[in-house]
Amino acid sequence: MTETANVKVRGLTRAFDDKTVIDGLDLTLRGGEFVALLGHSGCGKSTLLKILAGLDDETEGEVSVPERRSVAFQSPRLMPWLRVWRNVVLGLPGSPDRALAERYLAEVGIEEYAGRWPKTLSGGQAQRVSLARALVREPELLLLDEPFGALDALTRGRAQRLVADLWQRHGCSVLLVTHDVEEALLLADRVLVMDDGRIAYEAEVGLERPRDLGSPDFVRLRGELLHRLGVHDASAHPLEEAPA
Ligand SMILES: Nc1ncnc2c1ncn2[C@@H]1O[C@H](COP(=O)(O)OP(=O)(O)OP(=O)(O)O)[C@@H](O)[C@H]1O
Repeated sequence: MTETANVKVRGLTRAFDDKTVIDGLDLTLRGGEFVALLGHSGCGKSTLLKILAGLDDETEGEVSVPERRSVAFQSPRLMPWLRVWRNVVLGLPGSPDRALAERYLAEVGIEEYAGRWPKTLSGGQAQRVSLARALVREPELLLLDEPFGALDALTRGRAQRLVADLWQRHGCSVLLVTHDVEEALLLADRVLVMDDGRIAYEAEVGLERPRDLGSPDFVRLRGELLHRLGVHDASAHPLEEAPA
């Protein structure tokens, strides 16, 4: 784990046609820091993550990120024609190494699924494969875009605890995009709120782990963040768009 900044973004701007989505954004992540990013739907969170992942470079401004970085999305994006273990080591140099894949599948608790086809997995299992694929690169920076968004509540809780464990074991920095204020406060050292193309607000969490949703400090921080987000009716996923 490094103590120095491992992400440094200054004056980042990204526009699509005439619409400026990111507008002079500054962001710093310390080595080993877990940061959650909240913000209303369409405010540019995924766009920022893609830029940090190196998937979008049509930008202005300064972006400094470590070479070793991985990204996991809400949808696991597994290749259906490759067995689970081959998905884990896909894209790594050299010939596919099953023992290596199995080591990381064991880390996420599904070593026994190495030889299965992706279509035989549940959503939660597929998401674990996606995490194993991100971790096999031993990233210094792990970018997570709503990785638990499609999971049921129970699986989601397990996946959150798994990510907390993996983060503590690997010591990488994490940037987690989420719609869920409680998830952000359960996991992160610092919670950022994005608005108008920038980081509009940040809160240091400073609570001991594992965190207690009912503790007065947790409830206070949750209230502050919801207030910042302009959410007064605190439902489980307050930032998601209402169904049409
Ligand atoms: N490739 C693209 N071409 C044109 N517009 C885009 C493109 N990618 C993103 N946008 C626009 O940029 C804005 C921000 O999108 P982005 O997906 O980053 O938001 P978000 O905060 O991640 O939203 P959500 O929480 O709903 O996932 C949206 O208005 C979106 O339509």
